[in-house]
Amino acid sequence: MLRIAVPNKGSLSGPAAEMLHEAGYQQRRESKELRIVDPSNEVEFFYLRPRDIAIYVSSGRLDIGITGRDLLIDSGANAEEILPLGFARSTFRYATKPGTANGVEDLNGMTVATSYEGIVAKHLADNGVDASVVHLDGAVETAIELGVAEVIADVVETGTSLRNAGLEVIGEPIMKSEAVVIRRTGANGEEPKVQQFLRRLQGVLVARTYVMMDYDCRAEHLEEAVAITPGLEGPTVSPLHNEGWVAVRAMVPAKDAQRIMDDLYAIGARAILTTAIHACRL
Ligand SMILES: Nc1ncnc2c1ncn2[C@@H]1O[C@H](COP(=O)(O)OP(=O)(O)OP(=O)(O)O)[C@@H](O)[C@H]1O
Ligand SMILES: O=P(O)(O)OC[C@H]1O[C@H](OP(=O)(O)OP(=O)(O)O)[C@H](O)[C@@H]1O
Ligand SMILES: [Mg+2]
Repeated sequence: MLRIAVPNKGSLSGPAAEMLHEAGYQQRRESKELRIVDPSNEVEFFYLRPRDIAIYVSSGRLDIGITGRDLLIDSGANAEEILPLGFARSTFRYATKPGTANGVEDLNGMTVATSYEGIVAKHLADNGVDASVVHLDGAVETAIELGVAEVIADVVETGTSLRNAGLEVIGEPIMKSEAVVIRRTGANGEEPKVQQFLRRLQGVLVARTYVMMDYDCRAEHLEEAVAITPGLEGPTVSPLHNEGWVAVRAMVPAKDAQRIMDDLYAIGARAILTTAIHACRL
């Protein structure tokens, strides 16, 4: 039975459960459940605090976990990222009151408040900056107003929390994060159950980012059309009853679908249709 750690709370938990559900796994029915078995898929899910997931996975007691890249790195645990999942995207940045500093190089002698001490201490040290770090559990933006620190380092998504606190980011992002699948560093990556789990999640990612496109075009325009819709391994081309015409079918990135339809129309393709992909195994 594959043992998988899933976030039980916070920004990661809803989208992680949704992705697992789309991948065909049973998920818990209510938020107090801390562990469920999905016997038909031979998987056991453990609902844990996102911050603790890398620690459980590095211990080897759980095979795989879903957490944030920033949380993985901050933990310093002996675990590695094996698949980015494209949700819970954020940047991790320093912020101050305007006029305090312009970048990490100006932070000598200052105090930085953060919930991610591991990332911040390393970043300061890598930049040769001598600053103190104070750990806070959350709502870090308020630390400056209340005099606990001159600088904060925190997750920034829309920037609304910073704006509301009258703060502005300084310097380059310390890191970019998103939800990731992790395993113990050096664990056997060929394990068939692990591979099957990853293939299912990759299938969800593809189904979310691609659509299927079908169209008819004149045979003499086929090469141009194939250049516009190369598909993954090459499009499927079938003869039409109408001589001189072919039907083409290829997967295309969903975000480009309208532009691709315009381009196909411009070379004479007609009856251009897109349909959603519900599930996929590449
Ligand atoms: N707007 C956001 N706020 C917080 N974390 C975010 C946001 N967007 C993405 N994330 C990611 O979610 C993870 C943090 O999850 P975690 O559950 O620890 O904090 P949280 O979502 O702020 O919940 P909590 O209310 O418990 O603090 C990190 O990987 C972080 O990068
Ligand atoms: O850039 P934004 O879109 O505003 O998002 C970032 C904010 O969201 C998170 O806070 P959360 O609401 O989870 O509270 P917390 O600080 O207590 O973790 C994070 O810690 C930032 O404060
Ligand atoms: Mg938070």
